[in-house]
Order: sequence, then structure tokens, then C-alpha cells
Amino acid sequence: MDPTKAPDFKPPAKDEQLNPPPDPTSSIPNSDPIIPYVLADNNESIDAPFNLEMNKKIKSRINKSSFSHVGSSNRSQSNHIPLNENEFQPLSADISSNDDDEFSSDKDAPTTASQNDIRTVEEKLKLIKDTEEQIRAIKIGVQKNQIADLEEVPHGIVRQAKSIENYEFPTHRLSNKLHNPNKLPLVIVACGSFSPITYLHLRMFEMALDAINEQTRFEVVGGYYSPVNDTYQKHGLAPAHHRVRMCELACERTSSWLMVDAWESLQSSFTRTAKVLDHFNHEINVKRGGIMTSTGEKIGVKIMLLAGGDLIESMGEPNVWADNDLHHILGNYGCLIVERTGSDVRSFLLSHDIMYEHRRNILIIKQLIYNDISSTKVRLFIRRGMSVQYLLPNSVIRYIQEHKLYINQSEPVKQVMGGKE
Ligand SMILES: Nc1ncnc2c1ncn2[C@@H]1O[C@H](COP(=O)(O)OP(=O)(O)OP(=O)(O)O)[C@@H](O)[C@H]1O
Ligand SMILES: NC(=O)c1ccc[n+]([C@@H]2O[C@H](COP(=O)(O)O)[C@@H](O)[C@H]2O)c1
Repeated sequence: MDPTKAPDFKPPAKDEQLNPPPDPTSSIPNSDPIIPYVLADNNESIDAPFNLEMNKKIKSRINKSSFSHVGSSNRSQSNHIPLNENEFQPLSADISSNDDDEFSSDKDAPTTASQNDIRTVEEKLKLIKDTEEQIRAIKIGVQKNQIADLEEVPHGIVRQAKSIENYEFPTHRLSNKLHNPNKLPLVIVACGSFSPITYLHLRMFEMALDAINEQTRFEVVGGYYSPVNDTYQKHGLAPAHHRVRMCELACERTSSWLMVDAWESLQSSFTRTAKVLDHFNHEINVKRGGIMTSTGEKIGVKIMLLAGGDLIESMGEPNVWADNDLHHILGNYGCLIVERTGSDVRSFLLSHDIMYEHRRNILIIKQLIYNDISSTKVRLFIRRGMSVQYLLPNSVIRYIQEHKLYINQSEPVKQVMGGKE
């Protein structure tokens, strides 16, 4: 739990620079904050549907900005990640009341656009509407990928290497292409112990997926677990290669979009979460050049940290996270926070200066069906010979049994009873 106990942990100094600094080749794509606001959500419930009026304005802006770029040299360089703000779709926050005037005057007096352009705009809007309707029609009911016959996925596929020399970034479920022309790509990364991974950890991603689809203009193109390194001093950590493998078994046979990345676990020491996210940015945006849009252009993928309320609250504890790291994580990437039973994440965000500063890049996800499966309790049940059926996937239970994990450990009563160390 306490990274200050990690062998290489140095207490953060004020204004400390990232040490070592992030890979200089790893430039963060200039991706927009997510919407809607979290604290300033205009009294709307967090699970309110996407604001249609705002959506219309954004679409209108998209059309305008794409027209303004037609023929520009930037646009024709199809292989670069847009780092120039002008090349991105507008922020909801950028759409001011002046824009409202601009939009209404466009409607009344299209003085600058030719008739041809207007037809193209209308056609384009119709295309967007049709695509959205199609997507909406497909999205009603249980999704095909949710009922994929995952039991058919072959057993025994090991994707992650056990040493950094043989490491390869997993991309077998990372989409190559954005499906929705109105959305921006997003990869979700969950950092944690996963000792062992449970159905709660799997559900967290599904909850995040629903929230992103409903409330933001991002399209999820991949999801990753990044199990923490063995040097992270936490009770109950099984060796990293077992935790990676259990995550892999859980993903391969229960999900059609989740993957496990062993990079963090294969490092020689504890890697701060800010650097782990830099690694994902490097692999996805720098090395792969982002993702293809429906128009064949490559754009940067936004990367966000997925975490539970307890992890976020640890950001307020002294000496656990460096301020610079928090600015880096929340400012350049962003955070999806799954509310944990009994924790008041909104009040915490309000009280935490750095979080509040980056609140537009943070989305709180309400658990509509509360799930509080705890890895600590699962380990306890295993030690006591009790059933853990239906708390975690069978393949993971089988693996724990085969490798005799968690049977000879003891953990402080305080941790088992719910008080984190
Ligand atoms: N009940 C929960 N609700 C929401 N998020 C949770 C819950 N339990 C765990 N998480 C989140 O899951 C991620 C991975 O958790 P991690 O495995 O590090 O701890 P844990 O699940 O609390 O396990 P342990 O019991 O070993 O402490 C973290 O972001 C954590 O906040
Ligand atoms: N300074 C940091 O980067 C920092 C501090 C505390 C926890 N973490 C990360 O949070 C995750 C979960 O931690 P816990 O299991 O202790 O809640 C781990 O992946 C850990 O690496 C990072």
C-alpha cells in the first residue's frame, strides 16, 4: 500500500522535476479534456445522457474546422499525431456564448460559404446523423461482443513475457481504427496490485466503458491492466508473473477488449504511475503513431488512468504522490474514478487543489450496481479454505489452486478488516 516503503522511493520535494524525467521522445498528444465537467456538471446527474445541444454545436464546429483545413499542408500530412490545437476538435468549454451567436448567424446569413459548401455541410451533417443513428441502433440491447463465446478462446495462450528482454507491448485487442467519426480515441489503463484480479476489477472497465460512451465524445479503443512491480511493498502481493498471468487469464476468457501489459511488473524497481502512463503513451502514440480515423488520418489517442476512489484518496496522503506527478497524470492524461462504497469522491475532489485544478479531465463513475469484492478478502477466504466461486473467474481460481497461491501468507487484521495500511 505504502510506496514510501519502496526501496527507491524519495519523498517528493516541492516543485520537484520528474526524476528520471519522462522519456524525451514521448510527447503527450494534445488531447482534449473529457466532458462533461465533473464537479461543475450544471446540476446534472453524472449518468445523465450526453448533452444533445452541446453535441450539435460540436458537430457544427467539427464541420467548420475541417473545412477551414481543407487543402492546408498540415492536414495533408496524414501520418502525424495532431499536436497543434487547431487541428483538434473543439473543447466543450471553448464553445462560448459568442459561438452561439456565431452559429445562429451562420444559419441566417451564410455569407462566407458558397452554395456548394453548404450542400457539403448539409450532406456531411446528414452523414454524421445517419452514422450516429446506425451506431445507436446497434448499441441497443446486449452487445454482440459481450456475449462472444469466450469459452471458445483457446486455453494456454501466454502473451506476456517473463523478462523485459522478451517484452512486447500487447496490441492484439487494440483497435486499429476509430469507428465513430464524431469521437476521439481513448485507451483506459488500470494500475494496481490485482492480487488476485476479481470480477470487481473486470467490472470497473465495463462501468468506465458505459460512462465514456454515454457522457463523453471519446471512443474506447483499448483497455489495459498494468500490475504493479514486486518491489511495491504491499501485503498479499503474489509474485508479479503470477499476477500478470491471472490478469491475462481473466481478460482472455471473459473480455473481448481487455489486455494486460507486463512492462511495469518487469521493471527492476517500482515505477511511478506517471511514468507507467508515459510508457503507454510512448507505445501507442509515439511508436504506433496513434490510431486511424475513418478518413484515413492518424490522430493521437488519449490515455486515462482508471482507479477506484481509495486510490484517488491516497493522492491526498502526504508523501505518497509527488505534486508534479499528479499534475502530469491529471493534466496530460486524466482519470476515471470508480466510486467506492462509503467514499465521497466528489467532496475529496473539491478539497484537493491539484485535482480541482484538473477537474475537467476527471470523470467520476457511479457504481449503479455496487460491487465491493476485495482481493484482501479473497486471499483470506483462500487461506481459510472458503469458497471464492463467483468472486473471480474460474480460470483464475484454477490458477491459484495450481500454483498454491495465498495459502501460506498472513496479513494484518487491520488490512483484512478493511482499514488500509
Ligand atoms: N470496491 C472497489 N470499488 C472501486 N474500486 C476498487 C474497489 N476495489 C478496488 N478498486 C480499485 O481497483 C484498482 C486495483 O486495486 P488493487 O488490486 O490495487 O487493490 P484492491 O482491489 O483494493 O486489493 P487489496 O484488497 O489487495 O488492497 C484500484 O484502482 C482500486 O482503487
Ligand atoms: N507515486 C505513485 O506513482 C504511486 C503512489 C501510490 C500508488 N501508486 C499506484 O497505485 C496502484 C494501486 O495502489 P494500491 O494497491 O496501494 O491502492 C499501484 O499501481 C501503484 O503503483 C502509485
